[in-house]
Amino acid sequence: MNTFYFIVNPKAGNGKGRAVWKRAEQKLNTLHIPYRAFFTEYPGHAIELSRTAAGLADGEQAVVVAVGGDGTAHEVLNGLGAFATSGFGFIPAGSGNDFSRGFGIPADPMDALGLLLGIQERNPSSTDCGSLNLNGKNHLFINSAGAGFDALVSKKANESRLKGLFNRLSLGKLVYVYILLKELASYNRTPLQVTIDGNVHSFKDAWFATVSNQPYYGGGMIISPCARPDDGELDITVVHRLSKAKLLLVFMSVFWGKHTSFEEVHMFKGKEIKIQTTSPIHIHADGEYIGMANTGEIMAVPGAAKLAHGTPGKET
Ligand SMILES: Nc1ncnc2c1ncn2[C@@H]1O[C@H](COP(=O)(O)OP(=O)(O)OP(=O)(O)O)[C@@H](O)[C@H]1O
Repeated sequence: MNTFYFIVNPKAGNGKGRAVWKRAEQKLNTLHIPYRAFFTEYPGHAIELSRTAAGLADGEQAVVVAVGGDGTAHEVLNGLGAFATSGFGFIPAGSGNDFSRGFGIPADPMDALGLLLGIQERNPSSTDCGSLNLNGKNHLFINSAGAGFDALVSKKANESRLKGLFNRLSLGKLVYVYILLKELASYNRTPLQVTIDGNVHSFKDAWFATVSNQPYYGGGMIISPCARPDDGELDITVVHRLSKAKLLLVFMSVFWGKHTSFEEVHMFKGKEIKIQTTSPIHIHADGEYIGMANTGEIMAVPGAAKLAHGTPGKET
């Protein structure tokens, strides 16, 4: 039987993390399932806690479960590291929850826990991740990484006090829309070069470049409709040249994945991606702000994580 280690972000989803954990704890106790729980106390803490959990599990089949949003999943993934022996589980309790959406994990937290417990005797399935190297530091991502306007929107949304207010009104996803509209007026497009498996693509005035492992980002937008987390490749979306008014039109169409038919939207697939700009631009990984840089190097890492929910890849 697997041993479960839960890494709970009580602040995720404006307190939903704590509430979800209370229900999960009750269910685990009722079913007499052995587990240990750790609570994050600050940003980045889930990286340390998941390493601690994986260390404690030495020799046993462990499942380290992130309870929170995409940021918590991102931190646990990075704590476990590429090719970790521990399984990686997720109970959604955030505002965006693109990870559960893209990986077939139930949106209802108790259903996600039920699925995790129900398949505990099975081997976890493997899934691809991306690895972003920025200024010499590697960041694994499971959903997407991006450079430019979308990274700025992630940063501002995470910093915004309005995120809490929108969450309280169960409108958490709309914070990205609000920030996008607000930042659009002052954002300047930049020249951007993307090199994909040795092929160079230059854009004179790019809004952003996003590299996706699965279709969803920003709380349900289908940015990369053809991305598959088990195909060994990453999908690249570059949006350039659009006027601000047309960007809004394209933005609305992303919710249906229809933006790909606009000539200013370019889609590529590849394994090794280099994004270069003349002046530093904002970078995110899984919606977590990483910093500013002129160059970001990204690689597909096939089978990097072992998904304890058993979806979507091959058995390990
Ligand atoms: N105890 C804590 N206090 C404050 N921030 C925390 C704490 N623990 C973790 N964090 C930070 O909270 C941030 C948000 O977490 P997370 O992304 O999981 O939730 P969310 O933003 O509500 O969901 P989503 O990313 O799905 O929209 C992360 O950047 C994480 O580092």
